[in-house]
Amino acid sequence: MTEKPLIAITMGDPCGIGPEIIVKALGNPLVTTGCTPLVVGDREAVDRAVHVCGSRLKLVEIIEPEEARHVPEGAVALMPVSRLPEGDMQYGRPTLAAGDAVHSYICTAARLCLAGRVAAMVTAPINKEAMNRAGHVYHGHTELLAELCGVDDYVMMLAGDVLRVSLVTIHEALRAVPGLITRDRVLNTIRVTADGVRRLTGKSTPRLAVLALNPHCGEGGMFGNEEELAIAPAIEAAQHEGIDAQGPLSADTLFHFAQQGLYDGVVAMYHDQGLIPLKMLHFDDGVNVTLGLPIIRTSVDHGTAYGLAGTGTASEKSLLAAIRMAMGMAGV
Ligand SMILES: NC(=O)c1ccc[n+]([C@@H]2O[C@H](COP(=O)([O-])OP(=O)(O)OC[C@H]3O[C@@H](n4cnc5c(N)ncnc54)[C@H](O)[C@@H]3O)[C@@H](O)[C@H]2O)c1
Ligand SMILES: N[C@H](C(=O)O)[C@H](O)COP(=O)(O)O
Repeated sequence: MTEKPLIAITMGDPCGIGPEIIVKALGNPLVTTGCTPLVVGDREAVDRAVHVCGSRLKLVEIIEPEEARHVPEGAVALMPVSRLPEGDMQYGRPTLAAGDAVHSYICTAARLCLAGRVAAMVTAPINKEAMNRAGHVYHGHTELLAELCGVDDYVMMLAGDVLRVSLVTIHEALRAVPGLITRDRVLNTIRVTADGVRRLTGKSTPRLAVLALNPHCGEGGMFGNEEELAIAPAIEAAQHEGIDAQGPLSADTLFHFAQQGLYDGVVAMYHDQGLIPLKMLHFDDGVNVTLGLPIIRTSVDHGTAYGLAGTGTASEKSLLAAIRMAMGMAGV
């Protein structure tokens, strides 16, 4: 019998809902029948979440990831990467030490993936500001993981079973976006998206919609010319490479058609253009997947939800979907 894949789950911000959604998700037998999970985080934070959620989850501390395969039936392995005092784990109040710890969970899991010691990593939400204040200057997991993996051509995609949306620009001030819409950046996003969607759907030539940046595709230059200068030339180049990319298409109407299943993926120009429709449809089951990495990384589609931290009420559904996608990508 083949062994179940080892999947590292990073705990995310100890002051947010990460530990609680992990505890709830790991109580679901679908997870433990499909993989051997391994939580990378802080024992005290997860113990507190077990209590808050009224869970009966048993944790076993391990040092080497392979030990996760040998924890007793019904228990889950935890690799303690930090031991934060209570003062650094207050709900909604991340400290520098918490921001630093979060960075170490991500780096530990990524290195285990790169060394082939775990099959995939799934990440719980972090507070990007807290990680940055602690001196780890990254816009989010995505950029940190790209650097750890030595990759330049990476793409953030959020995916549900109806819509899959990837982003040409990710966490950028809206005023900076137009300057970042270049032919090369759009072409690269289309290429990486086509590969990623191929892998996720099994379709050899997935159909991609590429959005315009400006209202009504710029209206012949009246409302902007990024379509003419960058987006259309990138689509043309992608088509020459055999990629089925259509566009530029007006973002205001495209999602109406995309949600009917006309496209396997949508390439959006900026964060909220793509993620508002995605989260409207898929907040519960959406997964954030980083395409273009040599490792498998999936994540929840939501943040630290400080208002819910400590209540045990946050939904674990997106985390379950992220674990399921990681298992699928790892071949389960
Ligand atoms: N993957 C990640 O690490 C990730 C993703 C998104 C946001 N963030 C970070 O999270 C922080 C807060 O961001 P935000 O307020 O924009 O988004 P958020 O997702 O934390 O919260 C938005 C709304 O959704 C609700 N919500 C979020 N997760 C939920 C869940 N599992 N169950 C039920 N309701 C849930 C919250 O209560 C809130 O009303 C920021 O620092 C942001 O950078 C991290
Ligand atoms: N843009 C993502 C979302 O809205 O869910 C997110 O903030 C996560 O980013 P990283 O995966 O890079 O941390």
